[in-house]
Amino acid sequence: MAVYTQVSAEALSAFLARFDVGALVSAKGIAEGVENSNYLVDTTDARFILTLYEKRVAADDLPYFMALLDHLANAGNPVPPAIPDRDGRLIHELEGRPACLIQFLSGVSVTRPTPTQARAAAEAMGRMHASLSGFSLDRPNSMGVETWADQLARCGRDLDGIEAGLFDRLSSALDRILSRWPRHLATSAIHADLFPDNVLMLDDRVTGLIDFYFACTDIRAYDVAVMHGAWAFDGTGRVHDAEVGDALLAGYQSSFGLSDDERAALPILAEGAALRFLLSRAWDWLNTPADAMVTRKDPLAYLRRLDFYQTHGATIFA
Ligand SMILES: Nc1ncnc2c1ncn2[C@@H]1O[C@H](COP(=O)(O)OP(=O)(O)O)[C@@H](O)[C@H]1O
Ligand SMILES: N[C@@H](CCOP(=O)(O)O)C(=O)O
Repeated sequence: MAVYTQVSAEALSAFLARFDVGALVSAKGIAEGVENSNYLVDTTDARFILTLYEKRVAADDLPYFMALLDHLANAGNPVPPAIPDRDGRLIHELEGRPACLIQFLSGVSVTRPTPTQARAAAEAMGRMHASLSGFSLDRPNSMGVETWADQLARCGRDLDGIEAGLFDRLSSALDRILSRWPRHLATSAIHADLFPDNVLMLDDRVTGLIDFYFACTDIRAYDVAVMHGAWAFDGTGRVHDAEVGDALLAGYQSSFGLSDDERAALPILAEGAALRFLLSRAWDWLNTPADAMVTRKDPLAYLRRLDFYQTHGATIFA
């Protein structure tokens, strides 16, 4: 579940009164998601998403995220911008939390993407990257390559409680990745977490790209690598779906494209992306009680991807 902060009907009505959005009809907590509290809000005028930002999203980063969404929406991408209040303000406070009222987008996220859906989603990422060439704000990647050594150290030998020998395996993987990291590649604003649950679709059409709260400036092709790891495997990371992976690369190629250098770097970028999600999941695994309201995501599903990319990366991205 992802409703950490309860919002009273009185507080929500008073909040909505700052906007030209009609009066409150209903509000329901949304179970999906892990980072923030989200509500589906219906008013007499329309439907909205109300997001209250919890501890993982720094309030200081919100202007960057909102500017990015605004830029992308203005360029015609299916992303949900924040709704301004009557004074033009996008970022508010509600129940003691930073909060935004966000445009509702229709569609559902797919759990087992088909090649056609993967292609459409990657095309949408390519169009998003094309739109971002003129976006000038910067946000360092708070989960980027420069942070992985610290993330590994803070998990430490507790990792061996998840799987015997895991700390040493990840230390070697990190050394390998750091020594090959393609720092020369083009950077841009990227989504950095475009998993299937962050893409809304109706049949084979992309209706929404959401959850930009890891967006940052980083190697642009790293976004493709993150997407590959998230889309082209089953949930356990045991089964690689080459058709989905190929469709994804073809989709991105058709709307934006990879240079020869970017394509050649995909194996190591994919290893890095696998390590990034492995580390964050491992930290959560070690620090979230098993009976917490939030479902812990399996870190080993990303160890399997890391192993796969080390062995087969050069072949599948050739
Ligand atoms: N703009 C939106 N339009 C429609 N549904 C949305 C929108 N934003 C979020 N949602 C719904 O809320 C869920 C959680 O949102 P998300 O941003 O992924 O949360 P979290 O940041 O907590 O992971 C999504 O899976 C989706 O169902
Ligand atoms: N995609 C990450 C976790 C981030 O969760 P999100 O709901 O904000 O996308 C993972 O699967 O480890």
